[in-house]
Amino acid sequence: MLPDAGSPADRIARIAAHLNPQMEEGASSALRPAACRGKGGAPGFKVAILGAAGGIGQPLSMLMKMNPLVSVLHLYDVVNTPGVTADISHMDTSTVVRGFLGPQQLDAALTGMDLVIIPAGLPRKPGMTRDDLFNKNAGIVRVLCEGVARCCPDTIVNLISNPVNSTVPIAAEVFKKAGTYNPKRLLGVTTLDVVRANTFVAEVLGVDPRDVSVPVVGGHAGVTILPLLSQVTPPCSFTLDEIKYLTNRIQNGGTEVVEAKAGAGSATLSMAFAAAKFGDACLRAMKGEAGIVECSYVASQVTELPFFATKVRLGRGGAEEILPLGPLNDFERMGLEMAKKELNESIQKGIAFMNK
Ligand SMILES: NC(=O)C1=CN([C@@H]2O[C@H](COP(=O)(O)OP(=O)(O)OC[C@H]3O[C@@H](n4cnc5c(N)ncnc54)[C@H](O)[C@@H]3O)[C@@H](O)[C@H]2O)C=CC1
Ligand SMILES: O=C([O-])CC(=O)C(=O)O
Repeated sequence: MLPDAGSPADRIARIAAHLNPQMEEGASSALRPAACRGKGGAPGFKVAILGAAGGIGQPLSMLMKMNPLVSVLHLYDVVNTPGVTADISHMDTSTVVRGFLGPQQLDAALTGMDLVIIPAGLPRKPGMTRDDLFNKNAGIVRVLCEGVARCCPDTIVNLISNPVNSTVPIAAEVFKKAGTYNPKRLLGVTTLDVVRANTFVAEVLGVDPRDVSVPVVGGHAGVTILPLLSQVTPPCSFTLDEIKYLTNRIQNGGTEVVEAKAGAGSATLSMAFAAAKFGDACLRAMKGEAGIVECSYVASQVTELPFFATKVRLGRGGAEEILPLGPLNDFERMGLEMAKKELNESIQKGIAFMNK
């Protein structure tokens, strides 16, 4: 229902401000888009993207605007969301898009959200490790997750910001402190490792990457990225040279892009693709679709470490079941030991950040 108090111009301004806070000031046309008769938006999920104006955030926002399961899309960043929101809102899909700018609008961006996707934070430059991003990104993730705990404690969080191996433990500590922690609802996004593994394996096998599925376990940095090439479907075998080449390429896929971009950032387009794929899997599972299994970095008892990426079965409440590693060959067992050592340090660093 349209509010009926005040002049038509007042009504239009109020509705416009509600639909898109950035429209409140500076919108010049007499009839603002939000004053049109339909409320817009089919039934569906409410999704927020935090860091929506960034290299990942922009194409991810576009892809989520194209997802028919998303009825409302909130785009939050500390810069440039009015422009990104205006641009994406012109796409003729049913999703209603609203923009939110700066910390004063964080709570409004988060209230009522079913899924919050977080690609906020600094990307790497050549010569940096993901861990070199810790000092900047730990604080950003902390503040954003405090907002989640305050405004949408039951939401499912897809965390992309690096170093994922540490930011997921940071987010868990934030939620524990706030008394809202549900480990099933906090998912570190490692889908890009799977996307890359499928692509590189398909290249070696000479098949369509869409027909290949490679489990990638462990974490999301260097040796913690552990592709299980013995468990590829459809079943296939590799020579030792192929295994070494593929493992190295998958573990260093991020660095390959960082170096190719030569200072202009890290993977953004393939990451947006991967995040949209993972977000869609979460939404389908939240809607009740059965049998959805994706790799994700989550609270886990598969190893002695408190967080580990494996296949997880997604459901209405997030990561409903953490699936076991399955049989590993000698090469993978060796890789697992190396992965666990580095991963443990990154997890402890994240936890220590929140408890100092
Ligand atoms: N999990 C994964 O597989 C991957 C993770 N990443 C990580 O994703 C993050 C983002 O990468 P890009 O989009 O390329 O970086 P970018 O610099 O292009 O965009 C980051 C965005 O975050 C925003 N931001 C900064 N502080 C914020 C805050 N407090 N609240 C909200 N937004 C804030 C910036 O304004 C910017 O628009 C990086 O940490 C990167 O390392 C990148 C690729 C793959
Ligand atoms: O390598 C980076 O810094 C970004 C990232 O996580 C990836 O592309 O896998």
